[in-house]
Amino acid sequence: MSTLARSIASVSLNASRTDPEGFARELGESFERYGFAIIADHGIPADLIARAEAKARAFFALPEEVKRSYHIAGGGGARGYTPFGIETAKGATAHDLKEFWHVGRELPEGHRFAEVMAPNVWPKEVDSFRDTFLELFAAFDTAGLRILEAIARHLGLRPDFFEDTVEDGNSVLRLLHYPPVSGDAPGVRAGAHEDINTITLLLGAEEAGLQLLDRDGEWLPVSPKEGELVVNIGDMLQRLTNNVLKSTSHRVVNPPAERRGHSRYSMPFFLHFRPDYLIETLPSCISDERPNLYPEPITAHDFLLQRLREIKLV
Ligand SMILES: O=C(O)CCC(=O)C(=O)O
Ligand SMILES: [Fe+2]
Repeated sequence: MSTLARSIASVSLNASRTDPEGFARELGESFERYGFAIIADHGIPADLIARAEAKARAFFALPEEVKRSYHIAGGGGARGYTPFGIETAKGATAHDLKEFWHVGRELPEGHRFAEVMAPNVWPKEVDSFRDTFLELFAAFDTAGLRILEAIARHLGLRPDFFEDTVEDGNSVLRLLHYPPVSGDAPGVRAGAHEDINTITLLLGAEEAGLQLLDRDGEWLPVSPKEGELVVNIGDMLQRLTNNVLKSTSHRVVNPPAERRGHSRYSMPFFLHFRPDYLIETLPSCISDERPNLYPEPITAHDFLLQRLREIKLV
């Protein structure tokens, strides 16, 4: 089959209201086949996305020394700004060609997770940055819960199974900027990796470059249409489901010559379990043919720390 014929069909999140079982089946099939799905009407308003993109562009256009003043040394990139040249895919030698900003969940003072979920920082140079990204964070949270509900149905669990597992979870909204790429740049925009978290919701991947590693070993382009949401399974959900849902390797390759002069901006929302959630293989995902690959349960927070060390963020 040609690469083009094998592109991922997009599914409609509105259908999850009228036909929850049918939607769960379609979404589940896409996740089992690719580890990825593309969602058309995800409920995140187009004008909010446009505002957020404009704020991200404005921030990355600031002078280098201003951006660097929001880099929290030793903070593992969890909040604020991470400069170009730091994050390196697991096992890769060349660093990624990107800079990014992280927004975390706002917690009330004295919250039981405050020790492991750092407070946000906000750039004072960009107007309404905080309001815009807290609004987008909330919209991602809502869409994420609806997607998790469908995943629960697909797995034969109670539709609300994931609600408690992600409540006050350590989710992170990442604003990414991949600057223009020179012809002789070593490395790629983002080296092959798997996401650490539960599921990832990605906006702004219309500028070409995102690819997933298909099960036949071929790299397949992930090409959402304008405004569509890309969703993929992360390692934590892969572990919980004993690899029934696969966390698929993906990367962002450098653009063809005619697009090299352009930046690429994208906004992944890494939806996480709450830090004290114990990831323990679902009994329904264990059978004689599929023995438990992860007999040791681990909390979401310990799992995150293990993985951040591997990508040189802590
Ligand atoms: O920029 C993209 O399209 C994907 C980014 C990504 O995979 C990541 O940051 O984990
Ligand atoms: Fe990723």
